Amino acid sequence: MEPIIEIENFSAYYGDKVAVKNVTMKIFKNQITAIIGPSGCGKTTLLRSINRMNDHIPGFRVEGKIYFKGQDIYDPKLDVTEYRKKVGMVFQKPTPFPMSIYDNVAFGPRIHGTKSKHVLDRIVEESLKKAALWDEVKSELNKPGTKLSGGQQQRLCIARALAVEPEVILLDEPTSALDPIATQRIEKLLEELSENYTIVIVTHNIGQAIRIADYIAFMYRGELVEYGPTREIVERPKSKLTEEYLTGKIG
Ligand SMILES: Nc1ncnc2c1ncn2[C@@H]1O[C@H](COP(=O)(O)OP(=O)(O)OP(=O)(O)O)[C@@H](O)[C@H]1O
Repeated sequence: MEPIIEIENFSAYYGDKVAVKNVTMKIFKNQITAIIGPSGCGKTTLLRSINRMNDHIPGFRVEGKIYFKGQDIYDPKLDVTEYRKKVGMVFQKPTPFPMSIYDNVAFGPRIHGTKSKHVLDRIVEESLKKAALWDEVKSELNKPGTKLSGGQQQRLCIARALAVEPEVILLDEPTSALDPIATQRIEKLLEELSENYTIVIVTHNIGQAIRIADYIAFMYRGELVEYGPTREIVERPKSKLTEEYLTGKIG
């Protein structure tokens, strides 16, 4: 299995407070990796660190390394905007921009210099198709993105992330604000997307991790307690803590 992201002895701090402690793990290409664990255990901090998303928080600092395809992503010379084209992010709350469906999806490609209407039309259509939203919105691309249902908005955010042709998509609790049917659609979509993309998802929902993830990383109090193929983690957890978390004894 080919790693696309390698996290090595990585720690993250907010001031004096350590949020992620000495995590080492490889994220494999075209797999779905779920990061699970109780509230406050550092899942979001780890995920956002993979996208340099916490850089602007005063007092935030990191130790150790994260490599994307061998490149140190905390190298001061890294072009963060270019990097985020390759490693996109979808957030917990659907966050369409206050503009049309079309413009939401065309936003990234335009920023990166695509001007041709013809090319943008194609990118918008393809991205919405990949995000399983095209059929629902193709006749109303000028409608504001914010007028869609919650689940549609989240698929729009996924389409927006896909429009810049990323290799990795990071998702932070993408279904926690959605109803069960919308959740199911997103889960199915993520499984389809993992054929062509690497997916890393933070989720509170153990069932969701078991349903869709190829690999599960269980974090507890900032540490990576256990990491491996989903079946192994579920059927033969090595750590008592993992077992207790999966069976609802700690949460
Ligand atoms: N901006 C911040 N400033 C200071 N401390 C923070 C900040 N964000 C998170 N923390 C702290 O870092 C620790 C890890 O938080 P993080 O959000 O990464 O955990 P989590 O596992 O994603 O939690 P949840 O599941 O509740 O979202 C927590 O103790 C939290 O209070």
